Amino acid sequence: MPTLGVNIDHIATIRQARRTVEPDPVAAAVLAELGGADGITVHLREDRRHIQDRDVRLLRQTVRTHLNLEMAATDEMVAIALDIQPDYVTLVPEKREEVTTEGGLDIVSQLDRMNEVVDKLQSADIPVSLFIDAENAQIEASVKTKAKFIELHTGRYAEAHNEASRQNELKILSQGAKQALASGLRVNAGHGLTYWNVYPVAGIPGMEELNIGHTIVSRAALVGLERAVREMKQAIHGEL
Ligand SMILES: CC(=O)[C@@H](O)[C@H](O)COP(=O)(O)O
Ligand SMILES: NCC(=O)COP(=O)(O)O
Repeated sequence: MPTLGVNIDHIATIRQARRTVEPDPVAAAVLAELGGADGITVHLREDRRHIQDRDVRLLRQTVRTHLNLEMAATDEMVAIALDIQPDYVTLVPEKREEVTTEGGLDIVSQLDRMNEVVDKLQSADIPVSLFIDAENAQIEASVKTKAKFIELHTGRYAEAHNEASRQNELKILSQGAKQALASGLRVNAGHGLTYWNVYPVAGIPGMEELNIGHTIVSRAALVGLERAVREMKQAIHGEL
């Protein structure tokens, strides 16, 4: 079964709603780890709408599992990653006006830039994951970059309106994972996964880590973060 990377961005969203100091994502990471998180994920957006630079710096010192830094492939973010040295970086697409990450990175159309960024980070011993849709061409291009991982965007699966289209999206994810693994990539997945839809994705052969945030923070608001993380581990194992 895949490991669980807990995305704590939306702990910071609550804090930034008032531009205050609570709740602190650093404390949230400790509680997530006590609940069984295998890793902590944060997305340092260019507009700093939730996670702040200070959070990433402190998390680098306090996270006891591993720290996955999601970021756009910009020079500013590359410099921050090289300075902070997260355990791995996930390159994601970003639009200022979006509510959340819409779709995967287009590696095919930006291959030269992706090659450059992956090379810079991996030369500094920071493994790179590329957040992409499960499409043949994107997977083939990801292999060319020599990134160690891809993260399959599960948004379309999560948003499927009926069982037939959900099954179809699951098949696309499974085929993508199979193609990527056969090409030597390691495979993670995430976005929009919930307690109710995670189990089939967790069952995709070779799936290594699931990055899950919004649903865990939502449940945590009601039952506490440690319990919410513990229950997500149970959901991944089909025990909830
Ligand atoms: C790339 C990704 O899927 C995560 O960063 C997730 O979207 C949570 O952050 P946002 O809500 O800011 O998109
Ligand atoms: N990369 C996906 C992620 O980190 C969490 O996304 P979500 O569960 O908040 O939709």
